[in-house]
Amino acid sequence: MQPIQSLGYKVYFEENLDSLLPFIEERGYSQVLVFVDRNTNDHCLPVLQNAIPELVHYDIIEVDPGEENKNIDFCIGVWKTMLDFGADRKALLINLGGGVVTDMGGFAASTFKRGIDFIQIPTTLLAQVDASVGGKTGIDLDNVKNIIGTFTQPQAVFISTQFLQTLEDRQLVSGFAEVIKHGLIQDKSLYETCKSVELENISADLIYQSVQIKNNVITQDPTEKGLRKILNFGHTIGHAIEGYSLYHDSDPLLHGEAIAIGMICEAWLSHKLMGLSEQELNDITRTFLARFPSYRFSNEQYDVFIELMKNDKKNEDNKIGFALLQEIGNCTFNVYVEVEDIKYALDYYMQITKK
Ligand SMILES: NC(=O)c1ccc[n+]([C@@H]2O[C@H](COP(=O)([O-])OP(=O)(O)OC[C@H]3O[C@@H](n4cnc5c(N)ncnc54)[C@H](O)[C@@H]3O)[C@@H](O)[C@H]2O)c1
Ligand SMILES: O=C(O)C(=O)C[C@@H](O)[C@H](O)[C@H](O)COP(=O)(O)O
Ligand SMILES: [Zn+2]
Repeated sequence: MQPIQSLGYKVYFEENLDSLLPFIEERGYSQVLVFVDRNTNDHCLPVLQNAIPELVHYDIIEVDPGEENKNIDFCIGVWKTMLDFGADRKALLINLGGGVVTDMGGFAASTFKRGIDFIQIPTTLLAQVDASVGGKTGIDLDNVKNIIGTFTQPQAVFISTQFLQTLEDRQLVSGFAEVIKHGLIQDKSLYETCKSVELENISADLIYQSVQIKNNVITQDPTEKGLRKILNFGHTIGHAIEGYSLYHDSDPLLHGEAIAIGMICEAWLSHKLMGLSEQELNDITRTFLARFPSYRFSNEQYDVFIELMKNDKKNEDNKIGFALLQEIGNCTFNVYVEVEDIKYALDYYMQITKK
């Protein structure tokens, strides 16, 4: 598989990470630091070591896993550890993990000594198809998602499906939400393919196609002035529900699970406001409900959700911003929606998931 050319760096698709060692050696880094969470330390570092036994001189920075740790406290821990290891500006940070590690590691690297190089080695489906590419780095503040961050591109991304072998099924399904999203916003045939994919056998081809779609968007609009907002389909409502769940549920929703709910609600808004047909709305709803568990909430939570949506980065002039579908495969952005309609969209989700 040919590497995908992104914004000044390549996304390599290599089962054995063949280009990684030459890539590091050519650049003459003063030091290599590998950022992991506990699970990727246990499951993914051995895969990396096995693929590149020659890579022996590196230090490990480890954090606890989970979205609840994607915050400034853990980030301070990462910065302090980099200092303890004596990292200078020529150090390289390798982020080996899911989206939490690639987002927070990218942020830590982009701010440490005003920026050191970093490489993304995504180990979840979600991070392979989405989070590792495009240079959005960041952390959450309380329950507001990704509100502190930078646009900083990595030096390279290395994708190997080997890592997915140890990933839990629930995480695979969560990551698949972003693949379906890529189909919904730009590629109807990918969306149709998604309906029958067996996730335990997900192919590198499908991951490749998904990255191509994302890359095609971000290379046209690296810092989300316009078009890139379509990658946020499902996220205005999805992020609010994710942030809420993180603070209220003992087993919080995963990012992809929340975004799937957001996409159902925002498909309803697309039907009401943008001409998405009823038939396509029903199709989208069925597709998500076939794979994702229903989430229970009531209209008592609506105002909290709306308050969280008021922090969305797509908002302008105190209006809540959305990317919405005109049809499957065609998404538009800068749509500002009244609170009343957002509540109707949440009603729709409650109705269709009512037992
Ligand atoms: N920057 C972006 O463009 C972008 C895009 C999409 C999502 N995100 C962010 O990504 C995050 C979600 O990422 P995620 O779903 O990868 O979550 P995650 O990083 O929390 O990983 C999910 C879980 O899987 C474990 N894990 C990772 N790789 C494993 C492996 N190979 N085997 C076994 N366990 C493994 C992790 O330790 C964690 O417990 C969210 O914070 C979201 O906001 C960012
Ligand atoms: O890369 C993008 O742009 C995206 O919007 C991809 C999203 O899937 C991802 O969840 C991203 O982190 C959301 O960004 P945010 O700016 O809404 O925090
Ligand atoms: Zn997302």
